[in-house]
Amino acid sequence: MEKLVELKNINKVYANKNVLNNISLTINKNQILAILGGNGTGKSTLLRIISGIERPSSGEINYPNKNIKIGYVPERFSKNIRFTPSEYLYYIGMMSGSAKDYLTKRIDDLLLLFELDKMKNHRIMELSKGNIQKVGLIQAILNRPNLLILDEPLSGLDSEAQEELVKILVELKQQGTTILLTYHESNIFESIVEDTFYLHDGSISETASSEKESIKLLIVRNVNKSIFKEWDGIFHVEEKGNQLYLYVTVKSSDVILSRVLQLEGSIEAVSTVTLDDMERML
Ligand SMILES: Nc1ncnc2c1ncn2[C@@H]1O[C@H](COP(=O)(O)OP(=O)(O)OP(=O)(O)O)[C@@H](O)[C@H]1O
Repeated sequence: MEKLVELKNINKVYANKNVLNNISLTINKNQILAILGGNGTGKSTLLRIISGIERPSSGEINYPNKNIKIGYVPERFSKNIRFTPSEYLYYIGMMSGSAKDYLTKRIDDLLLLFELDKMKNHRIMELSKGNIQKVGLIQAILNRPNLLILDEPLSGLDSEAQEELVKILVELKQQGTTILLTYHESNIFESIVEDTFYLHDGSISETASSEKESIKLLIVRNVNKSIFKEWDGIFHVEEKGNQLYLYVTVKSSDVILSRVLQLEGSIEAVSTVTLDDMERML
């Protein structure tokens, strides 16, 4: 498999807060990948680092193809742009060196595809949130990127536009684009995402696609919360009264349970939950 991006031991610290902690990750060509995690876990930060608009505090990021084109759609696209979508997209395209005729046609095609053709002479600042978000998407795919990065792209889109977006992403993938995105709740992306990375407490773990929905919730007692910091396979630990709620991967749950017993802890309950359940409970 051809490597597109390789992250090695990436750390990001904001004002003494360690947001990303030793992240190593390889993104291969022609995949649709998701990065999931609760609020404030550093998903946007990681996406900005991969897209090259933010630098890590330490660590290495390599792009084996030096001519890689990366399109990035931020969570909230700037809403105060005084240009019309056509003007704005034209400037963006010119800056990346596209030829004039090609660009004019490509912009018209994309405005039509996203049903923004009727809005093309309105200023971006006058458009609805969903339509502004679409302009953000178009600017990212304008020059046919090898890697398209989307930060919560569904926010602000109605269900029709969401379905349209999914179709477009599948098409882009078929044309060879790698797609990396993040989303919050369980949604239509689940049907197209091939691999998922989970961010938790600054670290990343990969759960096989078949397991991505299943997480074990272990409720234990008489063990100290701090011991779990070093253990593998744990997404989250929460203290509720004298109980600890451990959210763990299916694969590691047996090992974790037997270690808890060895430490003379007691097991109160074991159940299977989905990522959604976990996010709701946190
Ligand atoms: N420029 C910045 N300066 C200081 N702190 C920042 C900056 N950007 C992000 N942070 C902090 O880093 C942490 C991770 O933020 P980030 O936006 O990457 O998380 P997220 O997982 O995308 O969150 P959400 O799901 O809420 O969008 C948060 O605590 C945030 O406050």
